[in-house]
Amino acid sequence: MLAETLRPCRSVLYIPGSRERALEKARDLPADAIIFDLEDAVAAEEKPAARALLAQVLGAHDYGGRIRIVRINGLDTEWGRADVAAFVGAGIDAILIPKVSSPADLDAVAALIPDTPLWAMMETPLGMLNAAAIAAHPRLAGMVMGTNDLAKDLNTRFRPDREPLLTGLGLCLLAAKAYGRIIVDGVYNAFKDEEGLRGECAQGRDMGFDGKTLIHPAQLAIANDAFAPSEAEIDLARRQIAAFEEAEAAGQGVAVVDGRIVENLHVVTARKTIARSEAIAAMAN
Ligand SMILES: CC(C)(COP(=O)(O)OP(=O)(O)OC[C@H]1O[C@@H](n2cnc3c(N)ncnc32)[C@H](O)[C@@H]1OP(=O)(O)O)[C@@H](O)C(=O)NCCC(=O)NCCSC(=O)C[C@H](O)C(=O)O
Ligand SMILES: [Mg+2]
Repeated sequence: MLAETLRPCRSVLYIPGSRERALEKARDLPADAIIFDLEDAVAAEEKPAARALLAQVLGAHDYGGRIRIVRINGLDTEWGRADVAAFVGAGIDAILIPKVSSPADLDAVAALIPDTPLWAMMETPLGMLNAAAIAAHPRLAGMVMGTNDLAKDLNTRFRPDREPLLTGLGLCLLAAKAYGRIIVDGVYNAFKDEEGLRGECAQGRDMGFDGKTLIHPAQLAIANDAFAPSEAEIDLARRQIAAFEEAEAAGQGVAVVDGRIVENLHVVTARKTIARSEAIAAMAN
């Protein structure tokens, strides 16, 4: 199955549901998607007020077409059920469930909120092992890597190359791609370190992630740039398509561009590159 969404998801910004000023500011920020967080970014004593604030803000503002995702607290907490109830029929784009370890975690939320697509935080060792079954869930639309929680549970050390996390990232990527789900990479905690973020975005893009979750507005431009097709990629895609069509017209199944073969499968990728760039350009208008 390859039903890949074309809605750009390069930059996915977390905003604590308790921060009124940040909620207001985000209406004008160049984020493709926003995760309105009720879970880890909100202190226990602030959770009911944050939930009420968020329900009111999302009822009043559509965020200009940005994908609106609410991260609830787990149903095993005292807040989870009320979080879901507050957004039934609210017209948000998705509910994001933390610490999903099996499809049963999705079933439990799906039963409480009909119609709204579900996204899963992939951040537990069991979630990594069950990634394929989670991705196959019929209500699942997207996966978000929770690399902080995963690193905690695995007792890894931070490394710029993220080697200790690569098995988990790869398992989730395989699962998401197999079932045509969106998948976005984890956050880069050092939000003032632009070079570090750029490196991690490049790694995530190379691996096949659709975008990156972010914690600060200063990170948006870097992610938007990293996960968009570059001018060189667009130019190559156009030339590959043209060369292949010319070869086909001459009765051949293979063309050569810049010394590399171009077959039908490369043209599929080239067309996706063009479609992505057009979808991004359309958002800017
Ligand atoms: C990290 C922060 C606490 C920094 O906040 P602050 O000190 O206020 O930053 P600035 O003064 O630089 O802010 C400048 C202006 O930008 C606005 N702002 C800040 N952050 C955001 C944001 N995330 N979204 C929108 N707007 C934001 C400020 O309001 C300032 O605006 P202005 O008043 O006009 O000047 C803070 O950035 C923050 O709280 N970030 C989000 C943290 C968060 O959500 N964490 C949870 C998600 S990460 C996670 O859980 C991943 C996963 O589960 C895992 O396991 O890995
Ligand atoms: Mg987490």
